[in-house]
Parts: sequence; C-alpha cells; structure tokens
Amino acid sequence: MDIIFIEGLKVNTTIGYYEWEKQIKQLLVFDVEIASDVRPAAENDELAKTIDYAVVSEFIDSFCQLNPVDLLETLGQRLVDALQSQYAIDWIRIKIAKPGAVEQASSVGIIIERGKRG
Ligand SMILES: Nc1nc2c(c(=O)[nH]1)N=C([C@H](O)[C@@H](O)CO)CN2
Repeated sequence: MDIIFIEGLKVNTTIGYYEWEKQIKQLLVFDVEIASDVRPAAENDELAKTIDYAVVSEFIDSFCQLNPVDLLETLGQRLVDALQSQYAIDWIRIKIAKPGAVEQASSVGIIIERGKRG
C-alpha cells in the first residue's frame, strides 16, 4: 500500500471546550496519512492523477478556520468526512496534537483512523 503523508502541519485556529478558548487562537499540529496508489501519477509523472498534499494542507487549514468547534474529536471526524467526500479514500489516519493544552505534557490530542489499510 502506498501512502501520501503530511507531517507536522501547523494550524493556528480557534479550538476548545472552555469559554476562554473561544476568544483566542491556539496551535494544532496535524499528521495525516492517506492510502493512495501512486502508480497512476508515476506512470506519466502527472500531479492530476494523485492526491496533491499541498491542496490537502490548504484544505485542512481553511477547514479549521471555517469550522470552529469545541473538541478535537469533532474537528477530526468532520475533517475526515470532508476529505472522504472529496477524494476516494480507502484508509486515512489523522493525528491532531494540541501542544499547548496540558502544561505538564509535551503534547496531547487524538488519532482517528478510518477504513481498511490495504
Ligand atoms: N479528549 C479531549 N479532551 C479534552 C479536549 C478535547 O478536545 N478532547 N479539550 C479540552 C480543552 O479544550 C483543553 O484543551 C483546554 O485546556 C480538554 N480535554
């Protein structure tokens, strides 16, 4: 199975359960892996035949800005739904880290995995 990945994508956005969090922006860091057969793109060296990681990165940033929510779980699930509606994705894994959330921890967050890894 081939994988398109994005590692350490930094997004500054409004996210959080508590009232004070709705007035500020906080850092989220995304790691994304999407199963995708690279052979169609590799055959004729064509970007149009693959999932463009730059486009997906932009999409994630915009999605966060346009869809403020309380929980990382909600953001992650909605983001996966949105990506699956745009691309034919058999398997996806998204890690969302909120490094500033717990002072004693270097980072906290969630990992969502959907579909079958080929
Ligand atoms: N499982 C989760 N736990 C917590 C979340 C979350 O999104 N998922 N969020 C918070 C607060 O927003 C926190 O980040 C503020 O310190 C707490 N726990």
